[in-house]
Amino acid sequence: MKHQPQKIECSPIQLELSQKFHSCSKEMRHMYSIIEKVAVTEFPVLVRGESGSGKELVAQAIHHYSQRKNEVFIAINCAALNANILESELFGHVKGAFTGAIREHKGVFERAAGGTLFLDEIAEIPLELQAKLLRILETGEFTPMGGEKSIKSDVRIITATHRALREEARLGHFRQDLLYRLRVIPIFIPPLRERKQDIPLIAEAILKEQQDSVKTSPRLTQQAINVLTNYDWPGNVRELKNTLLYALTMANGQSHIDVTDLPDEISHTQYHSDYITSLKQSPQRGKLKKDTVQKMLFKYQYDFTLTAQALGISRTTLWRYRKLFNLS
Ligand SMILES: Nc1ncnc2c1ncn2[C@@H]1O[C@H](COP(=O)(O)OP(=O)(O)OP(=O)(O)O)[C@@H](O)[C@H]1O
Repeated sequence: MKHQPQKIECSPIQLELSQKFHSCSKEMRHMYSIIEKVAVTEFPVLVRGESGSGKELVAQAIHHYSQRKNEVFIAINCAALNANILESELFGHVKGAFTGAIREHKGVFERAAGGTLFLDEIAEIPLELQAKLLRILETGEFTPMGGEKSIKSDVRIITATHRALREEARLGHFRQDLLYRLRVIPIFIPPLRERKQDIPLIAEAILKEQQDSVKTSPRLTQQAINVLTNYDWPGNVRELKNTLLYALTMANGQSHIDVTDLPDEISHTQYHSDYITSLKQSPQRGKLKKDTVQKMLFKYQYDFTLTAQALGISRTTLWRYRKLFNLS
């Protein structure tokens, strides 16, 4: 089934953003208008959204539409590095700053000069580094580890977190003064489960992206789309992407991706159980196709009890299907 984006009134930049994020939903359109307005300013932006919801894509989009677009964009995940390494990565160090600092190292605040610095998972930054970050925001200067001279910083800072930073500040985990400096322009990305209408378009776009590497471009069946739309996606678009890569592999060059190609935890959703119930209630409507029975047998490694359960039929009926389709 082809999903056409709805026609909406928006600026050329917002239209481009809707193509980048594969969404024209109301929630996302609001976000595009903020991105467009904030891109031309130098104000610090704080992006909030669950893991995998597209925070880095938002930061890249802001950079892309800013006057810094021809300069560097550097992304750092503050949760991935321990305090010492993070400090050196952010602010750099001079030779001999600590044991093992055998040569000078430039931090991202220096390397990103003229461009944009995206600090992901900012809530995870230790309190002592928060003080250094605050200094940059207040004075536009920083000092590398072990150094004496201040360096002028010319970076645009975009930060992101999946946490409620106000709550972190209330609990004393995050400096209140830094919070206000960073969230001059807050941007919220709604989780995928709150914009389920976006799922078919995003899924189609992800499959298209893979076209070259898998040399086929299978379409999702309506049933597979219904299952994807019914699932809540705690890992957001990243989880959807991984699910589709799994499904592409399972579909193994076929022209369609069906429910049976999806991972169990996704396919065993309410929709699937509704589908099974409808099969049970109306057996003639629920005539199974050879392909479906074959895939389920393969999926459950020829465990007939599990396969029959998953298909919502008895073991005897499964046996009849195997005979009918010649599936040994
Ligand atoms: N609207 C979208 N359309 C297509 N792909 C998307 C969309 N949003 C996110 N993605 C893809 O999903 C993956 C996760 O996105 P991204 O890294 O921007 O999320 P994040 O919120 O920064 O995640 P984390 O907080 O875990 O770092 C990336 O591969 C990205 O390209």
